[in-house]
Amino acid sequence: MEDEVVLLDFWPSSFAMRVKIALGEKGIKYKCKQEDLFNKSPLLLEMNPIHKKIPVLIHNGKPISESLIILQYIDQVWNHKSPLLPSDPYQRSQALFWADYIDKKIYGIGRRVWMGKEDQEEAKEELMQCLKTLERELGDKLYFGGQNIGVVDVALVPFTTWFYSYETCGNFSIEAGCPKLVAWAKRCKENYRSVSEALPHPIQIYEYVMELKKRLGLV
Ligand SMILES: N[C@@H](CCC(=O)N[C@@H](CSO)C(=O)NCC(=O)O)C(=O)O
Repeated sequence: MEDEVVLLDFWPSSFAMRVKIALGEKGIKYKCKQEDLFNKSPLLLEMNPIHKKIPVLIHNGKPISESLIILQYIDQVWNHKSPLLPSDPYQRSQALFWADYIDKKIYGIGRRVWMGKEDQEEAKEELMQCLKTLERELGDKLYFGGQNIGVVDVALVPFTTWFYSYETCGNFSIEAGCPKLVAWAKRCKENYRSVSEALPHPIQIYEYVMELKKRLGLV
């Protein structure tokens, strides 16, 4: 019996984009169901009753939540190609450290940048510090995973579709401070169809952000 794979999605979500990249790398066919986060479906509430968040991967009726956990699940279940995590335990621990660092930092700080409240300047500073730390970790490697993309690349590259929104809302340039990181993002998109197909255009994200700011009464 063929696997039934469903992704509960919200197209601007960097967390959901991670799962799309992983499924693309593994060549897995799946159905995408868009969620309205202001009016969550009974399926989402049933499949992720604890966090009630997307993404949720539903594999043959069984739900997996939390994007980094979903990535590890995908890597283990479809282990025939394109490994995302190193098999060496220490290398794996280091990759998961950086994926966790990205989770702890980028989304929350980036939100403070595009919302443009009184802490925006501080948030811009923090964002640049985090991106510079990641740029140092990348060093002279092609990808965080070395010669090919790995879990850290998959965890971070979706957020680069939000860079234009951060820069425009915050009136600053990420490329000026992190040229190597911007070049890495371009490399990921140019060399991996799984990445270019999973990431919306930055202008689409910006239009969504402006709609959301209106809805939140921020403009
Ligand atoms: N740690 C989780 C975060 C998912 C998340 O925040 N999902 C958001 C959409 S993306 O901004 C979400 O579902 N929000 C709905 C809500 O907060 O009610 C993961 O990695 O999967």
